[in-house]
Amino acid sequence: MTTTAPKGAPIIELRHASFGYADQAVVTGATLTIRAGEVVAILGPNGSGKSTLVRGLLGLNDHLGGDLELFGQPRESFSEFARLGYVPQRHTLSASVRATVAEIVAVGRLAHHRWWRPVLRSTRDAAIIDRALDVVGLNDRAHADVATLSGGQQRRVLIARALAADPDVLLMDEPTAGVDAANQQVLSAVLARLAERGTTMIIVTHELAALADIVTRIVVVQGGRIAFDGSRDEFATRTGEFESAADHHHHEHDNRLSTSTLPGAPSAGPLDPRGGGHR
Ligand SMILES: Nc1ncnc2c1ncn2[C@@H]1O[C@H](COP(=O)(O)OP(=O)(O)OP(=O)(O)O)[C@@H](O)[C@H]1O
Repeated sequence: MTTTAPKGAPIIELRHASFGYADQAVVTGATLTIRAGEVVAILGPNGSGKSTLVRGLLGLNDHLGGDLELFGQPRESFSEFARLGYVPQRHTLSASVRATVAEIVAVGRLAHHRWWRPVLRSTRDAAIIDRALDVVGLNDRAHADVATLSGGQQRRVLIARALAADPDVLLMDEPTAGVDAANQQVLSAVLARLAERGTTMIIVTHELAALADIVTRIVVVQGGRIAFDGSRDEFATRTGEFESAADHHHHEHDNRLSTSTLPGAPSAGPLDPRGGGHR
C-alpha cells in the first residue's frame, strides 16, 4: 500500500490522554507518539485497556481528557478516518452474509467514493482489491463465498478489506487470536510482508513471539496506564522476560503477561470479571 505520511512523521500523538465509556475512564494519562514506519505491539493483561486505547484512537469510545492528534490535527477537527485502517478483535464474517471475498474487500474502497456514485468497479479499485488480496495470500479465493473460508482466512479477508482503503496506518486488535497454529503462521507472514513494505502497524497481541521479528517497538498497558514504552531490546533488558512474555501465545486469556517485574509496574490485577470475554 502506498504510504502518504512520510517515514518518521507523527501519525498518532497522545498527551496525558484518557479514554473510556461515558464518564468512566479506563485508560488514563497516556502519552505516546507513533510515527510512520513503526510497527508497535501493544501488550498487557486481559482487561488492562489495550482495546480501549486502540478504539479510542479511532473515535470508537469516549476521549475523556488530554490531547489526541491524528496526522498533526486535533481529533475533534480530524475527519479522514479512512487513513486509519482497523481490524477489530475476534471478528469473523457472519455465516449469514452471502458475499464473495472480493466483495467484502471492495467495502474497503467505500471511503474513497462519494456515496451517490457506484463503488464498483473502476479499474483502479479492481487493482487495489487484487493487490490487497495478494498481500494476504487469498487471490485464488477472490470469488469464493466468504462463508466457506476458515476463521483464519476470514481474518485475512478483514485485513485485506482494511488494506483496500489504502490507510496510512493499520490498527489490529489481536489479529492472530483464536486462530490455529498453521493459520497463525500464515497471518504472521502476512504481517511480516506488510512490515517489509513499510506499512505502519499497531498490533494488540498476546502472541509476541509470532511477531517478534517485525515489531520495532513495544507498549505495555497495565491497569489502564502505559507501563512500558520502548524498543524490543529495551523491553528485553528492562524486564529480562522477553522470552517468557513471548511464550504466551497459547494463553490468550492468561492474565499474567510477564511484565510485573517492570520498574514501577503494579502487579497484574484480578481476573477481568468478563473472564476475558468480548463485546
Ligand atoms: N463497551 C464498554 N463499556 C464499558 N466498559 C467497557 C467496554 N469495553 C470495555 N470496557 C471495560 O474496559 C476495561 C478494559 O477493557 P479492554 O477491552 O480495553 O481491555 P483489553 O486490554 O483489550 O483486554 P483483552 O486482552 O481481554 O482484550 C475492562 O474493565 C472492560 O470491562
